[in-house]
Amino acid sequence: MRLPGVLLVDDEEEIRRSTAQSLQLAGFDVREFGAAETALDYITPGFGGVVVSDIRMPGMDGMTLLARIRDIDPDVPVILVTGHGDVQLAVRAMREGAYDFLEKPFAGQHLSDVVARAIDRRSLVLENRLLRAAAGHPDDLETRLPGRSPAMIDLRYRLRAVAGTETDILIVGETGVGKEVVARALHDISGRADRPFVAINCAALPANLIESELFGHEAGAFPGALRPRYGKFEHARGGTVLLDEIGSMPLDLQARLLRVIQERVIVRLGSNEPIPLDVRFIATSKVELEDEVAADRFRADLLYRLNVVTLRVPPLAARLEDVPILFLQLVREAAGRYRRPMVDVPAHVLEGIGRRGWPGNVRELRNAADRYVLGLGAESLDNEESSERLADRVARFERSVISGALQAHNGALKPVYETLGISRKTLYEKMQRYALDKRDHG
Ligand SMILES: Nc1ncnc2c1ncn2[C@@H]1O[C@H](COP(=O)(O)OP(=O)(O)OP(=O)(O)O)[C@@H](O)[C@H]1O
Repeated sequence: MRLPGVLLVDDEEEIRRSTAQSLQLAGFDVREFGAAETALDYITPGFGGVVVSDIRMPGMDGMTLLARIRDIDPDVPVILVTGHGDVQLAVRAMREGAYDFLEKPFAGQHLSDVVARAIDRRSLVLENRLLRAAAGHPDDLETRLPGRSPAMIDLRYRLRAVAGTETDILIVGETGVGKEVVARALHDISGRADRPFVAINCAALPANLIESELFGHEAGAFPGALRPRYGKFEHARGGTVLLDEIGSMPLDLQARLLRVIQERVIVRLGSNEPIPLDVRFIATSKVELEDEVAADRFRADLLYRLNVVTLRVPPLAARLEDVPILFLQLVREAAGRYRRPMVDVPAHVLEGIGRRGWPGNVRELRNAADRYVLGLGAESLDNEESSERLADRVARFERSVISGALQAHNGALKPVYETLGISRKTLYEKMQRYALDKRDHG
């Protein structure tokens, strides 16, 4: 097996030959140079190998070579070889950024070990660079929200259109579709990008602390309030507040929030003084808030303030064509996170993945990507049979039944939910989940 390149620089031909041989025996692809100047021609910013060079040479010496290489790409590993007992020089070399140094005479095995480590390190650096490049510019929506399905193209278009405006926004979608990711992307491409993004999980707010958490308090507002404290709203000034799971917010708090949204002022606990609040609100919900209003769990007036612009993030089941590209991106991210090399995902695995239903949406897909990168359960993705799990088959069957019924009734909903024995709401949910549109069946 040929491993990636080692550029070996030494003016003494005999030593160079024998060093090259021992590296070649260890499987490395070695290129020899009698002078540092010529080796330098091979160094480019993305150079994939490592350099082993003697320090003391006529013409350009090893230390100068090191400095020149670092000018081109500071992360190329350079291993310098010093004479016996040349400790001072070795120390200087390390201080100036050499990857390692070897003292003559050295064992071939020792050199191979150092070179192997240096090459691993170089691959990691280059992979991370690729990952960073792939993560793209923060305003590169297509990298952050990948997908070529019409639904995703439309979502990105709408995001760009509303980002520059000041309207509050409601983001609706099933659990795990990436509502928070969309909210952050929206903040990052908005004029508020360099101001804070403060996420508040409305489902997890501790009832007794809610008010001071959100609105802050003055000193002495309640026992234990020794100093005045900013609430989350004030922390977000100039930026964006994400109200995650707004449907779970208690009704009394909804009333206070409505006032904040309408009047753009907050009043800290223990104070009467309104403080102007410049934030944009983005709320998310996995339930249809209209249904919550109908069930008296959500204030209609708050809904009308929030849903001026509603963005819907489609479930994965409605955009299965996006699954392979998303999976590849998640695998890349996972490889970066776990500091693993990027693994290849064979086409048949991608196809299998694209046939599943993914009821847990991107969150479930992300877990699958993590497991894939870690080598856990990759075989379950590999296996044709299990890639058509029962849940997925049921989902496909369900979709075809509903689609057939819509067809039979020319897109009229009432006869469909009545004959199928489900509620209107359930039918709506399933149509959204399976991307069925009654207009396509009329
Ligand atoms: N486009 C994407 N690219 C990469 N990761 C994503 C993407 N969309 C979602 N994710 C990941 O999927 C997981 C779920 O995303 P997120 O928390 O935004 O979903 P959500 O819709 O807000 O879910 P919930 O309603 O359950 O809170 C997160 O780990 C997130 O990082």
